[in-house]
Amino acid sequence: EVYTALADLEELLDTENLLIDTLQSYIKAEEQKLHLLRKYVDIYQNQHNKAIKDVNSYISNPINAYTLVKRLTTDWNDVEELMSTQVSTDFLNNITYYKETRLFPTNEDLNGAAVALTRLQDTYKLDTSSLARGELNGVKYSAELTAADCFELGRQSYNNGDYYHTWLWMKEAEGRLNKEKNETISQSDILEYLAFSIYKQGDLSLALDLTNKLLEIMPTHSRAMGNKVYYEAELVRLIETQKKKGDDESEEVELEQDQPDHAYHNDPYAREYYESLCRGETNISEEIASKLKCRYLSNNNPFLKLAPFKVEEAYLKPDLFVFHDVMTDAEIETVKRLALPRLQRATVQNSVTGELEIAQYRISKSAWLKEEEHKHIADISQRVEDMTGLSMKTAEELQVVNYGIGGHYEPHFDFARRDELKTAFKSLGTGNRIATVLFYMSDVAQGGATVFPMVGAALWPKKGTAAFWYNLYPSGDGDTLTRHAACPVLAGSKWVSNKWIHEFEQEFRRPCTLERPPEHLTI
Ligand SMILES: O=C(O)CCC(=O)C(=O)O
Ligand SMILES: [Fe+2]
Repeated sequence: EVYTALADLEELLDTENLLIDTLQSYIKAEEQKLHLLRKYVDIYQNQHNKAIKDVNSYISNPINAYTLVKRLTTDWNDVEELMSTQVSTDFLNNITYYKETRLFPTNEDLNGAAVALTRLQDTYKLDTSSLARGELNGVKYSAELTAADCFELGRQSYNNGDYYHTWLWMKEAEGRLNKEKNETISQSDILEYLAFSIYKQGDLSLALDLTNKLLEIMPTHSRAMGNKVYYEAELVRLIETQKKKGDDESEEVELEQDQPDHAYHNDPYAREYYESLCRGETNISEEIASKLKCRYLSNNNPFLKLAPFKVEEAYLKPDLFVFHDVMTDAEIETVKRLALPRLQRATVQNSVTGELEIAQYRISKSAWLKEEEHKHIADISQRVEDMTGLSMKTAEELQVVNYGIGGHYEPHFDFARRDELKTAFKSLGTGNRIATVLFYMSDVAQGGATVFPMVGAALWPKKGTAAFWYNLYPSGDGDTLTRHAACPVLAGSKWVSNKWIHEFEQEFRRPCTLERPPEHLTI
């Protein structure tokens, strides 16, 4: 599929260009054919007009008699032949060839791109109308969506069983349709989806109203007729059960306790909290912020004394560091160039089977680069060693990641939990992932933060910087507070690369101690 990385989407524009050229040529060929047929019909019409002016004198002339017969035999055969030539065949063959040899999106891509849009809509609280106007958080990026575009988004949501977004997008389609001079979709199609999605959300009477509206436009719409009967019967049943219930417990009024709006702020596992971090709404506490420092780091390395690293503390417990200017533009270009042809849909490890599989909660494409491939890759590895003081002997290769539309990676740990350790990293034989260095290789126009919901920290991508943290306690226990996520990319192409450092070989660099996490945080 192509929607999972922006880098692949670029190639779709080349595909589209070929299709446009083919369609232009096909139209020209059809026009030539029609032009020729028009010539024939003009000649026929001309001759015919002459003939019927004086039928007798026309056919009594042997030359006319001959040409009449000829027109209706050989000449007419030519016309028929021309009419039956399939101008489109060659062009369709070309298109089939492109489909086999070029990058082409599939229905899965269409669905993925639609789901991505609805994910962005939810995470960043974007209202449907602004999105349809091509606006993201008040910035106008693209052309407006037509009623048919909105309808398709609704239809995709419907196919995914997501009736909430079906309703939103079908309402938008209806609104857009009312303003369209050249209507791109029919109102009856929209009404059918509106009725069904609101029924699924439990509003029977509105579903019935909408179905009646549909039947006003199309009185013989058979599905609508069937649904009307069903909704009416359901409504009667509902009213009766409510009446019965009302008689039974007339005095008992149950008040549902509303969850206060801010409840999720106390719950680091709540999706709403994660999303608020992605929106940049929640900040770390003043108390912690006041303790964070910036400093120059040389790790006692004489070379680094001249050009020490600029390190910023982004959080304490767990320590999150941001290193500035640790990847050059030239290195970034090399990394992207080498990775581009090898990008594959990122996988996640199934914690039960240990198998790698694709998942909706991780949408990106990635590739692995070896130090031997290019001096720049080896330089990056050496730099990670200098930055962290940890050995690269057991580190994984550089993982390069590109995110697509709405691309994200939901909250996860980089280390393997105790029960996963049996399968994860086993083949590497280098122990668990002790630390992560995450290089940001692009700025991201909107969205795409790396957030840590357990502690409320958010890191915003900046080209050339890198985040660093320990995933494990010195005892080897995983640090649950390092749970983190890549927020959906709202605008722009996000490139990062991961260097995962492993436990073995670090014995003298980060000696193992008895410091263990508090009991409630061990996993
Ligand atoms: O892209 C990011 O911001 C984080 C990526 C990440 O956490 C990962 O690849 O494990
Ligand atoms: Fe991660």
